[in-house]
Amino acid sequence: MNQEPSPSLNLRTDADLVINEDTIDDAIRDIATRLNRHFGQSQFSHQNIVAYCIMNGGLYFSGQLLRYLDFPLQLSYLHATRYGNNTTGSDLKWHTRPNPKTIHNAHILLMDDIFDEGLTLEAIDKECRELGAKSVHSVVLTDKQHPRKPKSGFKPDFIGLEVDDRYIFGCGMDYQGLYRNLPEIYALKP
Ligand SMILES: O=P(O)(O)OC[C@H]1O[C@H](OP(=O)(O)OP(=O)(O)O)[C@H](O)[C@@H]1O
Ligand code: HPA
Repeated sequence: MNQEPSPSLNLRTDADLVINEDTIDDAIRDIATRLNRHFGQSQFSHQNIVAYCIMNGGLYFSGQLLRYLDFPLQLSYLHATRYGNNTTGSDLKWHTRPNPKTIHNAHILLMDDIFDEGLTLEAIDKECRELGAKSVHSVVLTDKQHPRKPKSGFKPDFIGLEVDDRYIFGCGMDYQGLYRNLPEIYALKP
C-alpha cells in the first residue's frame, strides 16, 4: 500500500550521510571517462547511440553524467517502477516502454540511479534486446551490496559507487517520493 509523502524526516536524526557530494561528483566524472573510452571505440563511430534515462530515479544521475559525455548520442527516457513510495520492491510496472523503431539497430545505454535487486534493469535490458538493439549497456550511480541479485547473473556494465545494504535516498533516489534533489546520498537509520 502506498503511503503519503512524509515531509517530517529529519536528516540529522533519522538518516546517516553515507556519501558526500564531492565523492559523488568524482564518481560521475570517472564513469564518464570510462564511457567515453568505451563509446569512443571505432565500432561505435557513425552508429546510432541512444541513451535512455530510466525515470524517475535516473533523472538526476543522467543529467549530471550527460554533461561529461563526449560522443554523439540521442537522449530519451523510459519509465518502469517497482517501488512506488515503498522501501521494498514488488512487480515491475511499465509506464513508458521503448519505441521499437528507436531501439532497432541502435546501441543502447541505460542510465539509472541504483542497481538494488536488479530486476528493473534486467527487465529493461531484456526488452531492448528483444526489440533488436545492436548492443545494450547499462550504467548506474550506485550498486547496493547484498546477495539478492538477479539469478541470471545480470549486472550493469558501468558502476559508480558501492553502497551498503540500507535504504538510501538523494541523487535521484526518493524516500516516500521526496529528497531526490539532495546532492548527497543518505541512508535511513536502521
Ligand atoms: O534493482 P531494483 O531492485 O529493481 O531497484 C532499482 C530501481 O528502483 C528504483 O525505481 P523505482 O521503482 O523506485 O521507481 P522511481 O525511479 O520512479 O522511484 C530505481 O530508480 C531503480 O530503477
Ligand atoms: O535504496 C533505495 N533507495 C531508493 N530507491 C531505491 N530503489 C531501489 N532501492 C532503492
